[in-house]
Order: sequence, then C-alpha cells, then structure tokens
Amino acid sequence: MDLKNIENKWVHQFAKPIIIAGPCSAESESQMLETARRIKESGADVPIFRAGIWKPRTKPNGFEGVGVIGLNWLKKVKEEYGFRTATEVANAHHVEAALAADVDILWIGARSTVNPFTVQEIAEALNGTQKPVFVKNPVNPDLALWIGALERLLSQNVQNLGVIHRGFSTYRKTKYRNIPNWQIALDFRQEFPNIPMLVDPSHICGNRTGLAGVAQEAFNVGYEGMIIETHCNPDEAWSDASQQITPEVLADIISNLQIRNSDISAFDDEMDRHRTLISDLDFQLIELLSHRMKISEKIGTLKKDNNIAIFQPERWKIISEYAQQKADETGMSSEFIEKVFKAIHEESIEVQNSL
Ligand SMILES: O=C(O)C(=O)C[C@]1(C(=O)O)C=C[C@@H](O)C=C1
Repeated sequence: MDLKNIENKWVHQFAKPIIIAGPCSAESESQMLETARRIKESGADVPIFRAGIWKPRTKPNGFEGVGVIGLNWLKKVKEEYGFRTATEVANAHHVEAALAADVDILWIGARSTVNPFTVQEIAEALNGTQKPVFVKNPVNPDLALWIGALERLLSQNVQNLGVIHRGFSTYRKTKYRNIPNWQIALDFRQEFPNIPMLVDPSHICGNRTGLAGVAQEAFNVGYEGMIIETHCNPDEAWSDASQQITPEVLADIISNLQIRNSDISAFDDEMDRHRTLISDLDFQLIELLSHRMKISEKIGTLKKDNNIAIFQPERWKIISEYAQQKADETGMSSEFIEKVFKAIHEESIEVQNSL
C-alpha cells in the first residue's frame, strides 16, 4: 500500500463538500455549545465540528489552549448536536488524550508538519487508528515535507488520510496571512488524487473578508471540502479573532458556494478543441524560450570573453518595465508577467553562469 493507491473509503460517508467548522480554540463549555447550536440552527450542512484544544502560539504567554478539559466539551457537542468532532494534535500525549476522548478526526498542524521528529512521534502514537487523520501543509512551501508526513502515517498503518491546504508563510507583506501558492497544492492533488484535500480559508486569509473568495477558488479546482473557523462571538475570541466568523455568516458563505463537477465528458468536443490550441501554443512558447536562451548563451560568451558581469541591472530594469507595460496593454495580471520574466531572467543568468 502506498499513498498513490490508498483507498480512503472514509471520505464516502460525507457528502461533498465536506465542511468542518467550529472555533479556533475551545474556550468554555458554553462557547462550544452555543457555537454548535447556532451552526445547527443556521441550516448549514456541516457534519464535523472543530475546536483547538492545544494551541501552538508564535510567542510565549499567549493563550495556549484549555487542554484536556476541552475534550469533554467536544464530547458534549457530539452528544447534544450529533456532530463528528475534530481537533489538532501536536504530540503523543495529545494523541492519547484525543483517542481516549473519542475525537473522530485528528489533524496535524502546519508547525508540526515541518518537523519530522514530531510527525514520527504523532504517527507512532496513532499506530493503526481507523480515524481519519489530516495533515496540514508545512508552513514553508516544501511539498516533500508534506508528503513525508503522510508517508510516516501510512507506515504506522494509518490509512484514512486527508490533507489541508492552509497556505504558506511569507516574509513579504501580502493581502493573505499565508499565501496560497495554489500550484503546490495542485501538484499534490495531481500526484495523489485519492487523498482528499480541504482548504483552510481562515488561515490563508487571516481576515473575514477574503474567506468566501478563497473557498470558491478552492472548489473551482476541485477540493473536497473546507475547514473554517466559526465562533459564536468572533470579536471576543481568545485566539485568531480577526479571521473567525459567526455560524450565520458561515451558512451564508456555504449557500453561495458553487461546487463544480469534475467530470467534463458532457462537453468533450469543445474542450478538446481548446486543449489542442493550448498544446500548440505551449509548444511555440517552449520553442521561443529555447531560442531566447540560445541568444542569452551568445551574450554570455561575449561577457565572459570581455570580463563583464553577467547581471546587468540597467538592462534587466528596461526588460521588466517593458514587460509590465505589455501586461497592462494586453490586460494580463502584472504579478503573473513579473513571475514569468523573473523565472526567465533567472534561467538566463544560470545559462550564462554555466559557460
Ligand atoms: O542583456 C543582457 O546582458 C543579457 O545577458 C540578457 C539578460 C536577459 O536574459 O534578459 C540576462 C542577464 C542580464 O541581467 C540582463 C538581461
């Protein structure tokens, strides 16, 4: 059994999209029960209730979670409202406590996924469990680390697996708390189509306004579900207040989501025609790039023979400004053109360096 042909039958017990909602942190029994009641009353189709029991915080002296007492509140939520329950585990003690309290679904957080020792410890504590276990992407954009965590679980005979895309840390200031880097998640999906992927718009956005948009983007590319922080009184939440929403707002977001069908057979012909055109253009792009690199190689030889630095900031400035101007004229995103030209320039420098 390997990750590619894993069966993951657990996923079929839930209708798509699978929604996991609940507060960032369990704070009190009344906060948990009120949030659960209002999610139920909102009419939203949410089968799984989440709450953080142990919270990894960036700085010390913050609220680090209520600890095991919160597991009793999760149990009450299950008994009174019929939700399945889910929480994060970050070490073997958490796993033991969560399994003893019969939490239904566990997840490994982004800060744990980066550390193979931690993942190994959690995986061993989970040995043989039938409960679904989700692995959030590591904080840094490292696909191998993400896959490695799943392999560690599988090697402990944990076969009901899923992943959560919660975005990646960045030093740059952006509109996201954690940039989505969709391509990494899509690379993952491509390689492991049997492992369900949920989006975590709360951690990608870090605010309330972007949640619906990010969730929709994820469903547009075929994600199986989402995990979203929902609190009965978000402004007063003890952690991550700015990204939590009320159960009523959640219901509104869910009702506006459009879930796309992954089957394209209904309009095969038209798709085929467009895809042929795209393949043709891709081929031309590669030929053009190859031509450009050959010219760069000639320039590189001239520079080498005349002892001139490879990186020419003035010339690069002209090229990138021209590209930006063209992006504007053609209505393309300037971020996209910037990324493409940076990649081309970087490769051109590599080519000249290798001479
Ligand atoms: O114009 C040059 O000097 C080049 O070598 C070409 C090129 C490019 O690929 O566009 C590569 C490196 C320089 O920093 C600037 C531009």
